[in-house]
Order: sequence, then C-alpha cells, then structure tokens
Amino acid sequence: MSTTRGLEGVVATTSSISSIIDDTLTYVGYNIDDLAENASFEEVIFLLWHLRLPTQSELDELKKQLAENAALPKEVIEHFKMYPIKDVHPMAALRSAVSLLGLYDEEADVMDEEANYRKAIKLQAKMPSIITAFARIRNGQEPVAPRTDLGFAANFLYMLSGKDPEPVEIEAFNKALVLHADHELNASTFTARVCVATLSDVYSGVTAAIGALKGPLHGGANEQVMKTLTEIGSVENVESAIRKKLDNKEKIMGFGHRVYRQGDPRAKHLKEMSRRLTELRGESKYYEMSTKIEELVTSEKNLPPNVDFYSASVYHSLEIDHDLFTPVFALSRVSGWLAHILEQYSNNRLIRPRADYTGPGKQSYVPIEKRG
Ligand SMILES: CC(=O)SCCNC(=O)CCNC(=O)[C@H](O)C(C)(C)COP(=O)(O)OP(=O)(O)OC[C@H]1O[C@@H](n2cnc3c(N)ncnc32)[C@H](O)[C@@H]1OP(=O)(O)O
Ligand SMILES: O=C([O-])CC(=O)C(=O)O
Repeated sequence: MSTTRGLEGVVATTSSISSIIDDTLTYVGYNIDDLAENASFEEVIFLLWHLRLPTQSELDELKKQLAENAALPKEVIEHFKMYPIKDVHPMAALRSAVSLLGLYDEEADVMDEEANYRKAIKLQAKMPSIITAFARIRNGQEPVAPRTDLGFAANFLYMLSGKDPEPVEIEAFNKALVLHADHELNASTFTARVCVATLSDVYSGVTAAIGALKGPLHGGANEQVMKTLTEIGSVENVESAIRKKLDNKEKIMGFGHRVYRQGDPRAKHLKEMSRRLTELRGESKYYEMSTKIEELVTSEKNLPPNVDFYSASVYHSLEIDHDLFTPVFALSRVSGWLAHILEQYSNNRLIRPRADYTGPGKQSYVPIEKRG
C-alpha cells in the first residue's frame, strides 16, 4: 500500500461547494475577490447551502429565519456559569455548547433533508449567541440579545460589546466572515464529513469540526499570530525575534499552507483591512509589525501569509479578545461545515481509508507473569 503523509494531494471526495484551482479560491464558481468586495455574509450562507445566490425575497427569508432562531435555551447560558476551571478556552466552551444544543433539539436525530436544513439554520443562528454570551458571562456581564434591525456581522459585534458598531467595523467584519466561510476539504470540514458519513447527526458533525479547527496548525493559528505580535512587542524587535525563531526551526504562525503555493488569495483582503482599521484606531503598530514579519518570512523561507496572519490584527482592531479569534473563525466556517454536511448526506458513503501497518510482525501472547 502506498501512503501520503497527512493525505497530501489525496482527492477524497467530489464537492460542488468551493474549489481551489491554481491558487484561486471560488465558492460555487464565484471568485472570492468578487464575493469579498460585494456579498453580504448571509448571501454567502445561502450560496453555500443552495449552490446559487439568493433572490431578495429568499435572502429576506433567510435573515428572518436566522433572527428567529438566535435565542439559546436558558440551560446553555446557565452552563457557562458552571465551568470548574477558571480560564476555559472559548473554543472548548463553543464545542461543548454546540454539543449541548443537540440535547435541546427534539429533531437532533431526525435524518430527513428538511430536518437537517432546519438544524443548519438553528446552528448558524445560535453561533453568535453562544460566543458572545460566553464572552460576556466570563467578564461578569449579562448576555446581550440580538437586534432584528442588524445583519449577521453587525449583530455579532453589537452582542459582543453591547455598543452600536461603526459602519467601517461592520463592513470589515462582514468581509472577514465572507473570506472564512468555506475552503474545500480543509481539516475541520473533512472532520465534519467523516463524522456525518457514519450517518451521525448534524450537532455531532459540527462539534467534531470545532474540535479540529481549534488546533494551532489550523484555525487556532490566528490566536497564535496575535501572541507572536504581542510577545515581540515592537517593530524594532521583529527582525531579531523572527530570525531567532527561524534559526530554532520554530514555525511562524500564519505562514504556509498545504494547498496554496504562490499565496493565499484571502490574505491580501485582510492585509488591506488591517492597514485601514489599525490606521483608523491610530494604532498601526501591529500592521507595521505584520508587514515586517511578512517581508522576512517571505524572503527567508519563501512562505507567504495565510488567512490567519492578517486576520489577527484585524480582529484586534475590532476590539475582539484574542482568545475569541478562533471562535470568530468558527462563526463563519460553520456555514461551510453545514454546507458540506448537507452535501455529504445527499450522496453518502462511509469514509474509511486504510492504514499501512508498520508495527511488529507476528507475535504470540505472553502471560503477564512471564513478561520481563
Ligand atoms: C486556516 C488555516 O488552517 S491556514 C493554516 C494555519 N496554520 C498556520 O499558520 C500554522 C503555521 N503553518 C504550518 O504549520 C504549515 O505551513 C501548515 C500546517 C499550514 C501546512 O503544513 P504542511 O503542508 O504539512 O507543511 P509542513 O508542516 O510539512 O512544512 C513543510 C516545510 O515548510 C516549513 N514550514 C511550513 N510552514 C512553516 C511556518 N509557518 N514557519 C516556518 N516554517 C514552515 C516546515 O518547517 C517544513 O520545512 P522542512 O521541509 O525543512 O522540514
Ligand atoms: O484549507 C486549509 O487547509 C486551511 C485553510 O486555509 C482554511 O481552512 O481556510
């Protein structure tokens, strides 16, 4: 049997949702650059789930359904107050809350197409409520209810801070959500598909995907980028700190990609957003540090930044707590996970690859008292 480490280059399924061809990312054939400039996140959700853009009335209906389903069962809010460990990571809280939600949905295990679509709406709608309720409760604040007059991006920022977000913040956050929504067969999406291909339920698939996104080689990298920036602390320190990391063969978080070779097409949008937002805040240090790190890592290692690199300074400028960066990624990517889960159910076959055994040859059982 031949193996490929980390399944590199292995084509594991067909999919009509998104594609990466020659370093170009498209959702259902629409170039990501086009969507980033023009689409609302709600339009992208519809696109991923229906494989076409919505009409105005379809978009209005989706927004209405998301608004109607945003409230959390009170038990989910209460459970955020009961964690035994003080500094629970928000990704662990999100993973647990999504799993818990399944216990409060009577049709969690109903497997027909319409019930699964209803679960997709419920999960997408509740993600902002989960993340913001957790974030506020741990700060000793009450959760803020969503407003029906705000779209998805604006509502999240409003529910997090309790303040009306500025138009420039809404525009940037909407764009970040659009850019993170789907990405072919990345590790968390593959995890979701493997899970539901056993005909397990939607809540299990999304819970599993959150677990996979949490790791620093995947979605968890955006929080690590911010850690790198705060540890380095100033533009003057960048060169020596990054050279030291490279000499020590440490990975520089937010660089490199399994699929892209010339660069991640999402990074340029986030870079520009980072420039604008940090300038607007009068705090361009993190943008300047980031561009300097990019220059160094690109010239020394020929590794371009990925989606996680500039999203760190963007989210920092939006005054989002650093450990909420990966939950914010999940807030967007859940739309892609749900699209892939629905696609998997529609043409399902168990996903079960093989392993090339490299352990010892034939052995005979030795009773425990004779083992040395
Ligand atoms: C949303 C996302 O998930 S985007 C990715 C987010 N993750 C990160 O930013 C973490 C940092 N990046 C990485 O760890 C990797 O580039 C990955 C995981 C994204 C892709 O990894 P792979 O395709 O498996 O490449 P792999 O880890 O095998 O690296 C290949 C070579 O490039 C080097 N390399 C890859 N990424 C980096 C990096 N960020 N910094 C320094 N060196 C790197 C490796 O050390 C390795 O070098 P070697 O051949 O001399 O040993
Ligand atoms: O595709 C990947 O391997 C990781 C990635 O960029 C994403 O999930 O957005």
